[in-house]
Amino acid sequence: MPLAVVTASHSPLMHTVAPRGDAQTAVDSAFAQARAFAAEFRPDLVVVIAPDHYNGMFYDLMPPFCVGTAAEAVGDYGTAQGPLAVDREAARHVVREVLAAGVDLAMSERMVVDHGFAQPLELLFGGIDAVPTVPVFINSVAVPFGPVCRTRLLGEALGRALLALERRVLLVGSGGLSHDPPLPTLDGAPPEVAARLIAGRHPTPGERAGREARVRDAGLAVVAGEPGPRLNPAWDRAFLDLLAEGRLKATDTWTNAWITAEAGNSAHEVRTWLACYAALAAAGPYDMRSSFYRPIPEWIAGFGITTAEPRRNS
Ligand SMILES: O=C(O)CCC(=O)/C=C/C=C(\O)C(=O)O
Ligand SMILES: [Fe+2]
Repeated sequence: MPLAVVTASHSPLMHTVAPRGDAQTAVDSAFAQARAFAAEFRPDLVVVIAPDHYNGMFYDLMPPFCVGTAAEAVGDYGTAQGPLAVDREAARHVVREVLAAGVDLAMSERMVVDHGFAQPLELLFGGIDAVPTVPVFINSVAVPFGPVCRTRLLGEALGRALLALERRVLLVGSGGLSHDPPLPTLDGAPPEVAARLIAGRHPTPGERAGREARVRDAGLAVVAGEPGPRLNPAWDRAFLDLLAEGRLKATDTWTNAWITAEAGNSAHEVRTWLACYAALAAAGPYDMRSSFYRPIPEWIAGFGITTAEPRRNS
């Protein structure tokens, strides 16, 4: 049974900061195209691969990878709060098979997720609990990271595990591309920020509003004419080309320091895209069906959306 892929950037600023020109219309129409692709594929399982931004995963125990056998969204940046419709049996199958393939990953019976998971579920399917889901977390924010090839290998093992299910599985990758929004780092953090990064679960509504306001203000500053964090459209386009051409192994030589220097601290979120495409490649050659890209400084994001499916016999 087939696999298919949709990958999309997410942004906490998408619904609160208006970008210049026709960027919003262009993004809306690219999402409409991705929605139509997903609807036509008719998945009976959606595997969402996404990062977290210190809402569910903290430095008191930060896994590189984690599969949720049950999951709840915190409801940040205007996304819904509540349980995801996790397909528990499929999630447990994925954990067993990926571990058996030699790729270490954690499992959570109470995974907490944020807009990284919720935004694509809402934009593609209309809600966080609208489709049977297996949520897969890839740490893309909390340094240190393992080598990029581990993510590719995770994707390959995931793809093989999903093929064995003999279901119609849509992989959804969330995050990227080049971007560097305001996110605290543990190194050099003042004690109260460090405490939040280590175990900041259950913030008060005021604390959450403060965090969201800080990110929104960064976007509004760009709207007001300040330069904002650097995007790297050339890097983004090269990454999209690499995916389209199936040259996934080329990322094995990428160092984490190089990704950060070229594309920003949060560019590591492209690991979610790499995992999706590596999973799809486990089913054989594939074709990218659509590829949208815009640098959107007001959203502090090189914003991309792609769809892909196995190559059809001609
Ligand atoms: O202040 C915090 O701890 C959280 C800030 C935050 O959630 C930023 C998120 C940014 C993205 O998800 C992004 O641009 O990819
Ligand atoms: Fe993010």
